[in-house]
Amino acid sequence: MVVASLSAKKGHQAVQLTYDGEGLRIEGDVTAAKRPKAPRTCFCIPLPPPKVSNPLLLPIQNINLLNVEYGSTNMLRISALIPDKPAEDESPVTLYNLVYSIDPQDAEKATKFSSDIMSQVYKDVQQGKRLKVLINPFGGQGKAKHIFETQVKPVFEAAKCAMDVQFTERQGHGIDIAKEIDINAFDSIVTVSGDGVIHEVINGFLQRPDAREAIRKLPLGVIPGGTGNALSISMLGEKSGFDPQYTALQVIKGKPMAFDLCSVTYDDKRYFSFLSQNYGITAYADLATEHMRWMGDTRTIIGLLQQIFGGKSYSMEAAFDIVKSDKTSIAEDYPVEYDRSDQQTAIDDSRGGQVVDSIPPLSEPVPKGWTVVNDDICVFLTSKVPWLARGMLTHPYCMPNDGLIDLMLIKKGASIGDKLSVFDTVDKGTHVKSKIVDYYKVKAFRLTPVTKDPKQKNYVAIDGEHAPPKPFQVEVHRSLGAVLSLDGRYRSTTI
Ligand SMILES: Nc1ncnc2c1ncn2[C@@H]1O[C@H](COP(=O)(O)OP(=O)(O)OP(=O)(O)O)[C@@H](O)[C@H]1O
Repeated sequence: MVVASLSAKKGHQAVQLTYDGEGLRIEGDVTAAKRPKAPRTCFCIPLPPPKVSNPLLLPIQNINLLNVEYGSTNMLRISALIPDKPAEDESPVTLYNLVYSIDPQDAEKATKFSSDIMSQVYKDVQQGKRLKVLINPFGGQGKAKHIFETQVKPVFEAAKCAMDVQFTERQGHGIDIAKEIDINAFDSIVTVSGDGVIHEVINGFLQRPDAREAIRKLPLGVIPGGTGNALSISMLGEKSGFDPQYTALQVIKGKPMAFDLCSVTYDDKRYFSFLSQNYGITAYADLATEHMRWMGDTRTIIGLLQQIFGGKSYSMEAAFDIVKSDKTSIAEDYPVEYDRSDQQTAIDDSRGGQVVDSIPPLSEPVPKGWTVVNDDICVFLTSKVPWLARGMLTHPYCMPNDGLIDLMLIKKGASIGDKLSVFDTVDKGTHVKSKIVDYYKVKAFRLTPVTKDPKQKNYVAIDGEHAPPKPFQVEVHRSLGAVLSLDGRYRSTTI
């Protein structure tokens, strides 16, 4: 383990820097501590500001260090994203740019000190990535541009990343950009948007003649700039996945993680989905309440309650290639620790060419061995990510590249009380334990929405977007995509 120390100064004040191979401790920089928020008042009497710990007294971990460099002006510059509450899981992070003067006699020592640290900090990650940044100016109700400029750009600059920034100008622009991008000119394509632009980028890549190679060569960097941000939350958790600076750290320090994508066919269309396919009362709650967007998230709750109290159900003819159907064994198989090497191997497989489905086309009969379920259901919801939104841990056993789609199914006939309790417990994922919830892992499926009552409108949503309520089929392609990830898995869900 490397142990190095360096004496520096901030003004006249002596500062001691110590590096132990895993973290950098800075002692003596008393002005670096984050200032507490405005003092509080109580009945007009000002209260003393709350005590704030000095994060520099803790070693700044390698993962949090962005850049350490000694320059010609005898200055040592340190940039780091430091957790505000280091002991807390999913703590927000703050960007610190610290500058210390070094005695010119120690120039050689300072150069070695900084290069030793940098070689550890970027031990197996590329330093100074070349980023193609796509910003949806309308993402997150128009906040994405501001988020990028105030929170993300300074972090990428501190880490010496090269940025080529482009605003998406219309619906579908993300598809065209990904179709045309020079995959050798960048190390990652970063989206500052919701899941909509990510969906477009993935589909643009997969329309290219070199689809497989392109999508792996330019891993996605995901910055939450939308309203939902399901992929970001699923990778980092409900708080960190919504923290632009923490997700920027994931882009800088993340390694490519392979993740599965679903090939979806309906009519003469085919595209790739990385989130969900939805039919039944949850699709209704999302799509039929679009006109109530002004209400925010409340609109979907109102939609759901309408459907539950109205006893609504939907008919389907479906068939599944089921791999696992026992909830207990699915829960037992869910790994507490995840083996990253799996994903590295998958990423190294860089065959080019387009993605060909292995299941027969929709026009042909259901393959032998599939389970046919022609029934009335309340909820049919498949997903490749555990969280579909904050507070919606719908598929807690989802894995990024197990080659399987998780299906949650609630059939007709469940009581109103049981259905309400499912939606009451979905925030923690414990709804899957309810007797009315069936949970499967499938490789592929086919679904035909059946309209029994002409007055009832059937809704189908794929990755949150309307799809015609026509027959469609889905096949998962294992490890097809690549996304930059700090720890190489979806966030562990312990339920
Ligand atoms: N300049 C633009 N004008 C109009 N639409 C755009 C523009 N840029 C992107 N879009 C479209 O906006 C849609 C939604 O984008 P995105 O998911 O990024 O944001 P959001 O709606 O805030 O987030 P969420 O999907 O999480 O609700 C995408 O389908 C994309 O095609």
